[in-house]
Order: sequence, then structure tokens, then C-alpha cells
Amino acid sequence: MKLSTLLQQAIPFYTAVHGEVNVTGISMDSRKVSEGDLFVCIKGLQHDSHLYAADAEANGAVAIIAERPLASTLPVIVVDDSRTALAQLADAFFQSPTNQLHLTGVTGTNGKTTTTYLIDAIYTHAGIRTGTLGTTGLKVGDSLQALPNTTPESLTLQQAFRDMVDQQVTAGIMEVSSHALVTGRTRGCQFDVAIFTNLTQDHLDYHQTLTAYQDAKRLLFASLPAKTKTGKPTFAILNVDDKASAGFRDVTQGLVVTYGLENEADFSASQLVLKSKGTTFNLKTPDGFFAMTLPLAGKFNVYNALAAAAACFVNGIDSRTIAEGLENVPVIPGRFELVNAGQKFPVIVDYAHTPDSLKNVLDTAKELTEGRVIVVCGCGGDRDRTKRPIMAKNAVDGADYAIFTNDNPRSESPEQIFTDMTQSFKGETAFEVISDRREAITKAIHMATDSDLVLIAGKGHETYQIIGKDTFHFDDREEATMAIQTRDQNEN
Ligand SMILES: CC(=O)N[C@H]1[C@@H](OP(=O)(O)OP(=O)(O)OC[C@H]2O[C@@H](n3ccc(=O)[nH]c3=O)[C@H](O)[C@@H]2O)O[C@H](CO)[C@@H](O)[C@@H]1O[C@H](C)C(=O)N[C@@H](C)C(=O)N[C@H](CCC(=O)O)C(=O)O
Ligand SMILES: Nc1ncnc2c1ncn2[C@@H]1O[C@H](COP(=O)(O)OP(=O)(O)OP(=O)(O)O)[C@@H](O)[C@H]1O
Ligand SMILES: N[C@H](CCC[C@H](N)C(=O)O)C(=O)O
Ligand SMILES: [Mg+2]
Repeated sequence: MKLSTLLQQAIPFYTAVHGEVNVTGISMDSRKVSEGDLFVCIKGLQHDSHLYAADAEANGAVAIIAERPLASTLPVIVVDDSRTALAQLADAFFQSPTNQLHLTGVTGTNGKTTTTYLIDAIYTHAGIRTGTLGTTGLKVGDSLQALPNTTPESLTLQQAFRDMVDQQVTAGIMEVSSHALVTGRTRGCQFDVAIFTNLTQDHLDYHQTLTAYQDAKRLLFASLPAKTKTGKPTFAILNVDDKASAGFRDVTQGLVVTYGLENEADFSASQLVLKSKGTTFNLKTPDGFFAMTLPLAGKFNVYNALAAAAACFVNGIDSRTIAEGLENVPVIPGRFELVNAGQKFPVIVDYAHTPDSLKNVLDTAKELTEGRVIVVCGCGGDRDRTKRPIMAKNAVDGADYAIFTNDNPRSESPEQIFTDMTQSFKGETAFEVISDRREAITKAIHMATDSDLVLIAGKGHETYQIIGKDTFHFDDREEATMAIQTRDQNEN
């Protein structure tokens, strides 16, 4: 593609001619530039890649987008905000794939991955081909491919949507993280439906304040146009039981559809009966009531189901198909996932890594057992330090016994993380620290009696542990299975 054609399509009002070249790809990482790439310089928090323009040129870049003039033999196009330009260039380069899909974006602190899986289950049940993108990767049909982030950079995103369209996907479903919104990763995406799950504390290392975090989430709703390019209305699906929704309602041009359990809403549920293998309830939609069983434990998952139901309903799926789709959702990796290795007590692996999700999941665990709840959890390094004492407090308050352990300490000292977690404790005794996660899981499973429940929280589907700069294979589900087996051997 000619550089001038790409620029004219991507950057409105672009007129200047800086020398014509043929662009065969786009790159934002000097280390990954291929011959023929347009290199986009980004001033990030760690690196200013304007300084790597020469490396990019040496690796084969044919032109450069930058936020300031650079001395280079290549054409240099100066823009105000190169991340925005990158999103627009990626959209144009991949021929605006999100205009050829029905696209649903899910934002919120907790429940994004779960809600995307629920929407996927409904669409799949309705015979619609889907592509799902988020924390667990990029899923099209049965193929699952890992992604670098929950919401990747615009280049990866637009490439993924292009692949979806080429594979006859008609419904794209994606998680939209607050980091992605602030850094404009989703700017080229044409959303038909935007969903808000909830807002509680997380990521304050990045956003600094809850207000700034909420402002980041608001961007998704503020950027929703009244109509899509095909002239159809867009929808903002809001949780009426979360007070942040009011601010999103104020800024959106999309039609607002509500869901919730405590306040009047378009989509709600009544007569909830919570069990370990799922929840039965009456789903209320604008079509009436539908008795159903959601095969996911926890009241919080009923919220996720309502959000998913609303998102599919506004896209024309009938309520009976929605209820059946929800009933058929497959196991969501690492989300309240039961590990069964012949033991008599429940062992659950869950991705709770925020104060609110840990509290919710422990409340659910408590409701499901008559014995003790034993929790194994930690807090990620190089992430929000201020959530650590709250998570630790929620763990000791919600469980009968807590074992604090490593959860991706990354560049931080595990001891410092445990100190952050426990320093405000006032004589709490029902906890211990075992930094090695394998030992911690083993201890929890070996100390459990047949009436107890073991919850291993924080890593869910993750198959790694990051300590320092090293990433090791580590899977809570495998570790729990091994611990159950050694427990059996000890007993025999
Ligand atoms: C806070 C955050 O989101 N940071 C992301 C962001 O970093 P940044 O803007 O500071 O960029 P930077 O690392 O300084 O690099 C600037 C530019 O230099 C380039 N570079 C860098 C080195 C080099 O040799 N050559 C080169 O060209 C980089 O490719 C980049 O284009 O852009 C980088 C490039 O894409 C990401 O790697 C980085 O993700 C970091 C590693 C990260 O951990 N992000 C997490 C927190 C994240 O994004 N999480 C969200 C939330 C998940 C949730 O909902 O819980 C997610 O969507 O996953
Ligand atoms: N609606 C909800 N409200 C509160 N907690 C929830 C909700 N849904 C799920 N959870 C809890 O949060 C954990 C993470 O859920 P999920 O992966 O769906 O969220 P997410 O928003 O995608 O998280 P991430 O930000 O890491 O991508 C679950 O394992 C569960 O413990
Ligand atoms: N998307 C979240 C995941 C956290 C998962 C937890 N295991 C950790 O590493 O802190 C983050 O990057 O903050
Ligand atoms: Mg997620």
C-alpha cells in the first residue's frame, strides 16, 4: 500500500507529501520491525521509541510516524498523538474490519472475561460465528491463541479483527481494559454495544485515583456514537446497581439498556438459588420470565449473565435462545473452576485478584460449605500496592484460614508484598505466609478435612509464575491435582 494512500485513509485532513514509499506493514516496536514497515514512535512510561527510530530504519522501516521532527533519511510524518495515529493507521491498513462485524466491548473491574464467554455461549447457541478477545486470549471457533494483554495494542487488535472477518466471524466480543482506553488501543474499533460490569478498586498504580480510573472506563461510553456506520443504533448496557453507571449514562449517545438485581432494570433475575455447580433463577427480559440454571456459582455471575443477556437481546436474539445459551456455557478457564482428583471436598481455582472479587468469591465459597473455607492467595508485584491490605483483610475476614503466597511478584520482593498485605493486621491469627505457591497449595489441601473447601485465588487460567525477570510454568489446577494425589498417598 502506498504511504500517501494509507495516510489519507487513516489521518483525516492529512495533505502533506513527504516522499512516496510502499508500506507492507506497521510496527510500534523497533525490535520487531520488518522490511517495508511504517514505524510508529511512541513515548511510553518506560521507553521513548523516538530514540529507536534509527534501529527501526536499520531493521528495514521505510517511513516513520513521530510526535516531533526527527533527523532521518526516511519520510517522517509528525502527528500530535502517535498512539491515536497508530490506531487509525491500523484500522485503515486492515481495511476497517470492525465495520464488517457486530462488535461488543465489555469494560469494568471484574467480570469482563466471564461476560465475554457468556455472550459467546449465547451467540454460538444461536448459530452465530464468534470471535472473542480478552484475558484468556483470542478465541475463534475452537482455536485459542494467547495475547500479550487483556486488550492488546491497536495493531494486534485490528489484525485479529481482520482474521475474524476473513474466517467468516460475524460477532466480535472483546474485553476493554482501562489501560487500553487511556492509551487509545481501541480507538479504531467501531462498537455496536458497550457493556459496563462494575467499578471497584484496582489498578491504582496506573490511574492513581478511583476517579481517574472511572474516567478511563467512561471513555468507552463517551466514544460510542449514536449510530454505527451501517446506520443502526448503538447500545450502552449498564449495571443499575453500580453507582458509576449514572456517569456513563450521562456521556453516552448509545441507547441505554439496564440490568441489575437490586434496582428496577430492563434485565433482572428473581428467586435465585445458589449451589456449587450453578444458580437457578427466573431471568426477566422485555419478553417475560424464563426459568433457567446458570452453570456458574455465585451471585456475581448472575450479574454477568444479565449483562450478556441484554447485549444479545439488543442484537436480536430471542430470550429463549439467550436462556438456553447461558445454560450451555462451557467451563470458563480458571473462573470458579472445580478441580476434581477424587477428593471428597471442593477445591476451587479462581481468578479473584481484586478486593471486591476476593470478597465475592469467598462469600460464595462460605455459602457452599458447612466446614471451613481455606484460602490461598497473594497480590501481584508491580501492580496496585494499595489493594494489598484490603485483599489480605478480605481474605482473613471471608475465610476461616488464609495462606498468603506468591502471585507473580515480578520485580518486587515477595517479603515486601507480604508486609504490605499484613502490616495493618491487628492480632489476626488465622493466617500464615508460605511464599512458595506450590507449598502453600499443598499445605491448604493437606490440612483440609472432607467437610472443608479450598479456594486457590488470583491466578485462575494463568499457566505461569513470574518471579523477578523469570517466568516459570505454573498452573494452580495442576498443582492442586498433585497436592490431592500426595494427600491420598499420605493417608494410605
Ligand atoms: C501500563 C501499560 O499498560 N503499559 C503498556 C504500555 O507501556 P508504555 O506505554 O509505557 O510503553 P513503553 O513500554 O514505555 O514502550 C513505548 C514504546 O517503545 C517501544 N519500544 C520499546 C523498547 C525497544 O527497544 N523498542 C521499542 O520500539 C514499545 O514497543 C512501545 O511502542 O505499552 C507497552 C507496549 O504495548 C506494553 O508492553 C505495556 O504493558 C505493560 C507491560 C503491562 O503490564 N500492561 C498491563 C498493566 C496492562 O495493559 N493491563 C491491562 C489491564 C488488564 C485488566 O483489566 O486487569 C490489559 O489490557 O492487559
Ligand atoms: N460481576 C462480578 N463482580 C464481582 N466479581 C466478579 C464478577 N465476575 C467475576 N468476578 C470475580 O472476578 C474474577 C475475575 O473475573 P473475570 O476474569 O471475569 O474478570 P475480568 O474483569 O475479566 O478480570 P481482568 O481485569 O483480570 O481481565 C472471577 O474469578 C471472580 O472471582
Ligand atoms: N490483568 C491483571 C491480572 C492480575 C492477575 C494476577 N495474577 C497478577 O499477576 O497480579 C493485571 O495485570 O493487573
Ligand atoms: Mg479479563
